[in-house]
Amino acid sequence: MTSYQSQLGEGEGIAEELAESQRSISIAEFFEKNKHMLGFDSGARGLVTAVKEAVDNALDACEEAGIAPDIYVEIQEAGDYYRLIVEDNGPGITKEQIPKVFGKLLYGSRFHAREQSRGQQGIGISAAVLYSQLTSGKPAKITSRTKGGADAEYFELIIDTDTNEPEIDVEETTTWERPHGTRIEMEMEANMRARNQLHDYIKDTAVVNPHARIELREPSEHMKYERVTDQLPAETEEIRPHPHGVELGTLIKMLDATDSYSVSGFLQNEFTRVGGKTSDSVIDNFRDRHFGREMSWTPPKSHEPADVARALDAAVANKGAEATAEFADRVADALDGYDRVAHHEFVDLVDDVADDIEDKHDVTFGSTVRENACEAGWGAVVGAGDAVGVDEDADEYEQLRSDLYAVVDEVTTTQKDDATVQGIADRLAPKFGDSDDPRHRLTRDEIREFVRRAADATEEYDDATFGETARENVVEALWERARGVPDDPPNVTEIAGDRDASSELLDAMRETDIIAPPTDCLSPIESDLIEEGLRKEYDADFYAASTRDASVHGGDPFIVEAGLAYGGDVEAEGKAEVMRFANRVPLVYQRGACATTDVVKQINWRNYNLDQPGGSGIPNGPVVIMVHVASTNVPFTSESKDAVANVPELESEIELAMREAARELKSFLKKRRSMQQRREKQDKLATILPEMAEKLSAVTDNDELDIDDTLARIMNNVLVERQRDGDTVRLVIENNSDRAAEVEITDIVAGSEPVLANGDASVVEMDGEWFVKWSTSVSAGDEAALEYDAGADAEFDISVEGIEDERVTIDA
Ligand SMILES: Nc1ncnc2c1ncn2[C@@H]1O[C@H](COP(=O)(O)OP(=O)(O)OP(=O)(O)O)[C@@H](O)[C@H]1O
Repeated sequence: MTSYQSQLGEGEGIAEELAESQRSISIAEFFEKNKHMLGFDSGARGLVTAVKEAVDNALDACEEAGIAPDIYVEIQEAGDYYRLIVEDNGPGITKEQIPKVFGKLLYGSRFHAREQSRGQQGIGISAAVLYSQLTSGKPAKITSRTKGGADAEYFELIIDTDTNEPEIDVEETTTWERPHGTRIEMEMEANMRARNQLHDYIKDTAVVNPHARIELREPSEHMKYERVTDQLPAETEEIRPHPHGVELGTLIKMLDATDSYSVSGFLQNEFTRVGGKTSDSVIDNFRDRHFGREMSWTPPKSHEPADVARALDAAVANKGAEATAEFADRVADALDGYDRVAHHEFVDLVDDVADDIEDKHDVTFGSTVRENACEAGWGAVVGAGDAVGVDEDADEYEQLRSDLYAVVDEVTTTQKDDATVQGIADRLAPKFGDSDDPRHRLTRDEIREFVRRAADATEEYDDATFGETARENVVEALWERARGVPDDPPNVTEIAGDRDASSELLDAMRETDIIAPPTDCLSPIESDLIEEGLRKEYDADFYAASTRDASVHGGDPFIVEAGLAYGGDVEAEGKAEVMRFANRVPLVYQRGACATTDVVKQINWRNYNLDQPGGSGIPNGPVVIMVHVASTNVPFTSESKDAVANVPELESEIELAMREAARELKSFLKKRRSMQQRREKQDKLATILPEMAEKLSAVTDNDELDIDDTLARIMNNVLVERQRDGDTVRLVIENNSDRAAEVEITDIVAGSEPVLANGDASVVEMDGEWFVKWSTSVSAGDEAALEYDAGADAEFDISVEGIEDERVTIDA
């Protein structure tokens, strides 16, 4: 403000002077100044971001073309700059597209596609080109060969930031040894200070993309990740938008663009998950908003002051006494069968009876006659004071009053005294009765306004209270009582031209229950591959993974997956490592701004037996926590796609996925703890028992106790014991525990061939040794035995599987 004041003259003409300095800004100019928004805020980070953009594109392109990705990344020192080269074996890019893909921001194939892909905005690679030209002044060099193409195309280009259009320096045909694929070479001001992040990005990309071969050669290191599987991620399907996910502007654009004439056709053709039934529900909801509903009333009974037959009779002239009387009586009789009637139902009834009377009496009930009859009859139904058929001395809208009294009474608590209920009903009745629309067609908001005014007046004049809940209950009860109208909705063009109607349609879509979008547009990693990926990277004691069912945020489906690795070689000092992924892309920066990190911090990890000082924050210890969010539209906090935004639906799924994996960790740790305690106890017993046994035998003069036997009993262990009687070998399993034990024994016998005497086992000879294999189940408290003969020279080496080491005592 101050600066303008000092520059500009006083008074008039300031706007004109300002106007001279106002001009539009091209998107390229904008990002030139705001590089940080795209992840190019420093040389170190810029290099990582450029690698990430190029590799993500390469993976996307290969997968789309069904090609197992083969990606080569090289970083070279080039004088004052660094040269980045990324090559892929993807489908290549056509000659016409190359300049736009690399030389124009916001140009891409994925922005409009509702399909899971790494790229979303069409900014990534052109932003890298922009960054490189800005810092080194050199053009990007692109080589691309399409599948089946005889030659490759070669371009050198920069982005004209004024126009956001490519400026081509060199364009020629060239040879390239790759049969298809794309190569980009850029020079930029950079440094290798973010080497760790770069390595993490490459390593983590390999973990979640086991179908890709990725090689990185940088000035001081060379890393190569081989393909683990030829299986490409399941192909994803593009989906139409979900009705719960569009904004008003998008809806209006879609209404303008559609070929459908009717709303029903529009809904079914343009949206996913909308069939005939769902579109009917949406249209019903739309009608409620657009036309309102018609209030229904209890028709007057014979003892009440209104006489519908008399009103109808008086309204019909010149149709003959007999036909008129029958018409009036039949409508009144039919009305008796109605609990409640709305205006359009009454009109239908009058029409039906009039048609019958026309046939029977050979008279014509034209539209004017019918309209008059409807008007008079409806006046009597609602007890209007001036209506024919309503007793002159009856209170006006007596009929509505008693009806409304019943409604208000039913939905208010007994704390409201009769006078208050009556007060509300008395004040509501004339609002309906005198409303501009004699059909009593009202929107929910109009009903709410009636109730508000009636309740305010009752509070003011009757010294009563009628709070928000009571008011809302009455509104709801009245809305429920009102009937949806049968009018046809406006067609698509009419709605498109009417902002209010479009907004009503949007509200109707959002209010209708519609099943979640299909998930074949998503490609989660799946829990077994997550576990495998973690296993490949971390030599841990325990792994767990979970993949949640799909959910929706803003109309886009998403799936959250979580994985945990614990113990073993995982770094035990300090905080757990949190690995974040979105659409199979590792998120390297902005850990603290990510919803994933927030959720990890909020979980009480102590509940899962992990160390968490203060009960919140990232847990301590040898843990790796991995989270993957897959969506057709991952909500990132910025264009640099480093952090997932705090969307509540997402956060809740992230939490559930992590808790699922953490529950498994908890039972592992619990078991491990109890095994440790067991081991400690056994160690103590193993020291004490022999001493006790020795003393006992000295005192009693008896043979020494069988320690193993005693130990197994005290510890409730499964005891595996070898007994020998001459050539007979007896293996005995004694189950001292309180549950059945599935035991697999392998007894390797050397020196003498074992011959089975009884029991269900097998003997296999290998290199002069015999493997006696015995699998059996022993119930709690039971025993099982296997007998075989072996010579006196036989030597044995037994191993027991199926039970944890801490639960078994071997005396063999
Ligand atoms: N290596 C490649 N092979 C084939 N096509 C590519 C390659 N790189 C980019 N493209 C095409 O160029 C488009 C633009 O890529 P760009 O990185 O600018 O944006 P994006 O990947 O769509 O989205 P984002 O801005 O989120 O990265 C892509 O959508 C894709 O169609």
